[in-house]
Amino acid sequence: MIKHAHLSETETRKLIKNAAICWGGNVRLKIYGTLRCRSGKRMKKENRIFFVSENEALKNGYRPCAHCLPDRYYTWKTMDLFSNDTDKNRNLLPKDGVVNYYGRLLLPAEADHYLEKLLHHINWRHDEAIIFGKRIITDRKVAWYGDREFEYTYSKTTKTAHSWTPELLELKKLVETASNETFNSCLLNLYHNGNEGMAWHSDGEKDLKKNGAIASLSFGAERKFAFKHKKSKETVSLVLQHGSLLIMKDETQTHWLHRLPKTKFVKKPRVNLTFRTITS
Ligand SMILES: O=C(O)CCC(=O)C(=O)O
Ligand SMILES: [Fe+2]
Repeated sequence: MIKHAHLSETETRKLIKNAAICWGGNVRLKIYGTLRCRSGKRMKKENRIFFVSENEALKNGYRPCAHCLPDRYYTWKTMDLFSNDTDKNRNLLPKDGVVNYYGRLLLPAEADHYLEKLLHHINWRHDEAIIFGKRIITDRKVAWYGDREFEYTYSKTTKTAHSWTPELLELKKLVETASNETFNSCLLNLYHNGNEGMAWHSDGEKDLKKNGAIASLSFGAERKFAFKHKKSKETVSLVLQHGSLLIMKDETQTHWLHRLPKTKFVKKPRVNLTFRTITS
């Protein structure tokens, strides 16, 4: 990076000729563009900065100019919209509850490490449910861990919690610190591929703390996750990334259903951890 103000006109021309200067930018607006850009040419010399590469501009926090680099500007703009979705203070629900998406809490390598541990060191079992009086065994596997041997009932089946593994305790701490909440148990789900999902439901079981936060940590294949309002039927959906955290709290479970839709496009496994607070 070199400021135009630090160069004479002869030096500038020479550096451009030698390809030591290839791009220009505006230090105040943090925008970069081509050396031929018309709006770039209009800026005051003291605001102009030069870069040898686009990478150098990007690395220093400059964004592409909408005039001379419209394609790159569009990509940057949509990336920006995407990152707004990971604004953890934004409520994804329009009413009657709070859902915050924190985005990736872990680096990809850290998330890979936990995915491996979870796949191999968890006491996975096929889930059982009683639906319309019939006993159903799911393809999806589940496991339940907690502070002590809680008994927990859902879909008319009762499970007893195992005690935390070292990895689960590390993840529980991470989630508690990020969300400023506390949890005493965790329900884990293993979806082997996109043929497995979870139908519309809410996590309003009576053993759960009323309106307590539920923290959902995802590993492995990215999957769509959706909410549907019980009365108005409005829906909200998002993609849960590898190593990402989603928090559902307040009245969410009373007014909204959620699900993990099946998809034929996903061939890889996904592990989801929902940290909860059991009161019984
Ligand atoms: O897999 C998920 O993301 C959600 C799991 C879920 O909703 C649940 O365990 O109650
Ligand atoms: Fe759920």
